[in-house]
Amino acid sequence: MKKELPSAIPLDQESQSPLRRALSFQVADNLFASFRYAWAGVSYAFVTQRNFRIHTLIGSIALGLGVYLKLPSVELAVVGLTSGLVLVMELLNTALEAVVDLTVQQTYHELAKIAKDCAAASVLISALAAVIVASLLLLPPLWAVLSATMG
Ligand SMILES: Nc1ncnc2c1ncn2[C@@H]1O[C@H](COP(=O)(O)OP(=O)(O)OP(=O)(O)O)[C@@H](O)[C@H]1O
Repeated sequence: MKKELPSAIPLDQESQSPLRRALSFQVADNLFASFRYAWAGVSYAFVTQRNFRIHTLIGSIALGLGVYLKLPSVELAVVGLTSGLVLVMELLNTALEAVVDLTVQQTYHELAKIAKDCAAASVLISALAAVIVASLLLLPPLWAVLSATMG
C-alpha cells in the first residue's frame, strides 16, 4: 500500500513561508483558468489511473457503437450519461485517494480504509450500471445487424 505521493510538500518551516502559502491558493479568477485547472485534473487522472483510461476507452466504444447503430437520441444520451458517470466516479475516487493519502501520510488507518473502499465501490457500482445500460440498449440492435450481415 506504500506509494509515492506526487509532489508531497513537507510541513517544515520553509513550506509555511508566505510565498508558499500564497502559491497554495491559486484561485481561478476567470473562467479560462477554471477550465485549465479542471483539464489538469482530467489529464492527471488519465496519465496516472489505468482504470480511468480503460473506462474512457470503453465509454468511447459504447458511444461510437451507439452512433453506428443509429440509436435514438434519448438512448444515446443514456449511454453517454452512464459512461460519463463512471468517469466522474473515477475522478472523485482519485481525488479522495489523494486527500486520504495527504491526511494519513501513508500510515494505516481504519477510516482511511473505509473511505477508499467506499470510493472504489462507487466506481464499481457505476460501472455495473453502465454495463447493464449498454447491454440493454446496444446488444439488441447489434445482434440484429450481425444476424442480418450473416444472413
Ligand atoms: N492509509 C490506508 N489505511 C488503510 N487502508 C488503506 C490505506 N490506503 C489504502 N488502503 C487500502 O488499500 C486499498 C487500495 O488502496 P490504494 O490507495 O492503493 O488504491 P488504488 O489501488 O490506487 O485504487 P485505484 O485502483 O482505485 O486507484 C484501499 O481500498 C484500502 O482498502
